[in-house]
Amino acid sequence: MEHDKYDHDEEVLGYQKIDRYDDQKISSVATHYKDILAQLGEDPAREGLVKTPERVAKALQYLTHGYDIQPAEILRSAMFKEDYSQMVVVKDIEVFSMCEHHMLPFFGKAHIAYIPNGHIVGLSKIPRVVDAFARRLQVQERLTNEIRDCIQETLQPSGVAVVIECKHLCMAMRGVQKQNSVTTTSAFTGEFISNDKTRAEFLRLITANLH
Ligand SMILES: Nc1nc2c(ncn2[C@@H]2O[C@H](COP(=O)(O)OP(=O)(O)OP(=O)(O)O)[C@@H](O)[C@H]2O)c(=O)[nH]1
Ligand SMILES: [Zn+2]
Repeated sequence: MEHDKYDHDEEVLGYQKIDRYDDQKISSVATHYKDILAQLGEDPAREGLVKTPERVAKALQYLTHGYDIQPAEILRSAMFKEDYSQMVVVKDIEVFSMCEHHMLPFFGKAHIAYIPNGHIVGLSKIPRVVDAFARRLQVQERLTNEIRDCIQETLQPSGVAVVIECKHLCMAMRGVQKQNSVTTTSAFTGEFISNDKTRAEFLRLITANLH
């Protein structure tokens, strides 16, 4: 039903027609990048750089296209009534985002669980929700909470658990220059807060090597 309307754009942009690729915005952002190249001491007219400002503009538009997606709509498009009330875990979901402080990438994995309360959701929609929030300027803590809140408010399960582990390039290739540090954030609702055993089972499942 709702799916059909969006299929055309889904592959690149997910669930909503967007206007971020409009030529005027691309050329405006590109003009700024041409200036930046010159400020950096480069020659924006040299062969390898001629198309770079436009490439960067397009790349940035892609890397922030999450602003144009309504994550709750993604979940709503594939919610099914089902009498299943055990924990559902989707783990090792790749995350690529950009820190809002330096606009440098942070990347790693998200592990997400929910306990259905009358409805299940199409499995692919969970990584899609992760992408919708990750493809924005973020801090890892907010990314974690936004994913939790979206699933809780939309699907209204008995509990949601989100754990994200990422490396931040702003900490690796500049600044404090720690190459191997990983940041872990977590956010829980419902049974994952009130029931220690449920939370422990989730943590065991995401660390277990089951496959
Ligand atoms: N809490 C949090 N901090 C982040 C995240 N991404 C980057 N940061 C931090 O944001 C902080 C910004 O601090 P500032 O002191 O204003 O920036 P800075 O001078 O570039 O700091 P350094 O990275 O320490 O050189 C840094 O400590 C970063 O490590 C994130 O997702 N969550
Ligand atoms: Zn940063």
